Amino acid sequence: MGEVETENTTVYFVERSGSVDNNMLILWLLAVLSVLIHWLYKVNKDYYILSFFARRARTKDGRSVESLVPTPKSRTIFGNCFDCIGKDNAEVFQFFRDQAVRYGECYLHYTPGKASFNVIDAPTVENILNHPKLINKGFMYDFLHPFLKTGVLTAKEKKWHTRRGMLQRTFHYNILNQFQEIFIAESLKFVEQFKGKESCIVSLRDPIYRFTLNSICETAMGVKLDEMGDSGSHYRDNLHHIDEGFVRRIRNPFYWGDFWYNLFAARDYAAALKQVNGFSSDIIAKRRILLEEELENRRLNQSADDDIGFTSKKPFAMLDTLICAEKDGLIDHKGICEEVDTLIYEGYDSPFHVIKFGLMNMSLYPDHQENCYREVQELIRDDLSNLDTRQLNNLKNLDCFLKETMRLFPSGPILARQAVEETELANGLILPKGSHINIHIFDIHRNPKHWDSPEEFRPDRFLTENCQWRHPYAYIPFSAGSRNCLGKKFAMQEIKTLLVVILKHFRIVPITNPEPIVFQMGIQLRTTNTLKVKFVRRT
Ligand code: HEM
Repeated sequence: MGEVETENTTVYFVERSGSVDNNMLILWLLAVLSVLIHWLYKVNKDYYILSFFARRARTKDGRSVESLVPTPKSRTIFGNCFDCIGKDNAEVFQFFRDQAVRYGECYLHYTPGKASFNVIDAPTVENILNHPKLINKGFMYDFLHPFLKTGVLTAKEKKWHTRRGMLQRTFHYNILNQFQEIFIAESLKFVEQFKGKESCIVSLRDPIYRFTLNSICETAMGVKLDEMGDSGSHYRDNLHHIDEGFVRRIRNPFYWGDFWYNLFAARDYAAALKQVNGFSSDIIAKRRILLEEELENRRLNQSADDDIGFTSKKPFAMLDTLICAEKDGLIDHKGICEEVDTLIYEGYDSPFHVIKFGLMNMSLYPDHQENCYREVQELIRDDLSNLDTRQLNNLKNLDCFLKETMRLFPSGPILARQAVEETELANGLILPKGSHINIHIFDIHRNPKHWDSPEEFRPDRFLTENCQWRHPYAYIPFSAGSRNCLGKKFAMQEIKTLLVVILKHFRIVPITNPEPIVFQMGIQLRTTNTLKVKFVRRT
């Protein structure tokens, strides 16, 4: 910069070279910006950039995705990443319900780094659950790893295949038959709690949870919980805490990655996880000792044509199959822990919801309750001596009643799968690698396309003559395809046995002024309020 003095003023001048530099800089910036915009424009066709580079879905015939699948408007410019931020569990549940009602068959969301395809329509669900490329569970099941590790429920591909094959044997018809004695004993224990009372208000929570946990531990694990002090009730409390942590993670994309979750949230659940995993380890240790004793006894008392196997009279537990497989080198101790955690968790929580909503519906629909009761009185002796699996199968009214209960209140409201590679669906949608798929069972079961007056409780929908024209995937409380529920028969046998015993002792009536049910987002179908009914002793 220079300076020239005139009579009254001083004139400053700027060297031309500096001005040239600044202009060049602006030109450079403009060029970089236009290249960037061009690049973003090109990349944006493949990626939803603001949704943290989620790869976009496309269609087989090249038409726009929106013309095939609705893509709902999001709350922020970041795709649907923050649609659920600030909502509580009940609001998140309602959010997905509203989307299902609005978009009918399916819709596409963009969540951090991935497309998320949501399905409410039976034919598309059939396609997904039988798709060879969609065997793996959705990424949210990874949030269960600190609890279940990679047992059969959360395992991927090869490991899942091996474990599924191993466990399938433990659910054999012969083994289930042997459990009937235990289910009856636990059901009688359930009604014994109300001994001496003509009527009483029953919370549809703790007594049922006690029943399901005792039943799974004694049948599948071969261990009586009554002999393990308070650890069962601690398990129940801690499991609920872990469930809250799971939902906290789902709701907040900030916690989807392990790094931030481990840094800020994981410690809140560490103690609960330690107790829950310790509980299953104690069960395994106890069973190892019991099994050795039992095998020794059988060897000593064995007659010539007896077999020390599953055909012996005394029931073997499912856990025994795993311990025997360990001896053959097919699974190690860590693997047994994974499967025991998985089976206890599934066997404890899923049947709980069916019993809870089943008893609620018994109270709300006295005519249907009466139909079930009449049938039970007709087919099952009062001393329960013929309450076996064959006779349970003859209880058609109870069967329809429970199916309708599971239609309206499926234990698992949403299932999820993940595309391990680019996957084309039958409707022409191409999902990129890593896409997430949510199967909204709760809404499929209430989809008016498949169900007449879907909100009405009508067990006769499940009479054989009324099922013929229904799409088989319109009703999937146990999921379907290769990863369907392993414990379906076990659960129905257990639930029916308990309901038969309760019906024989009590009439179930509603409490006065019940609160409306508010559902919550969770691994299972939770309600914010604890439901209650009244038991009135039958004379
Ligand atoms: C009425 C009660 C039950 C219902 C409604 C139910 C429902 C389901 C559903 C929907 C799935 C699929 C989960 C998914 O794809 O994410 C599933 C899987 C599974 N269930 Fe159940 N379940 C019940 C009881 C049980 C019981 C009592 C056991 C064990 C004793 C059990 C063991 C399993 C296992 C091991 C899987 C994983 C299967 C796999 O991924 O290959 N379930 N269950």
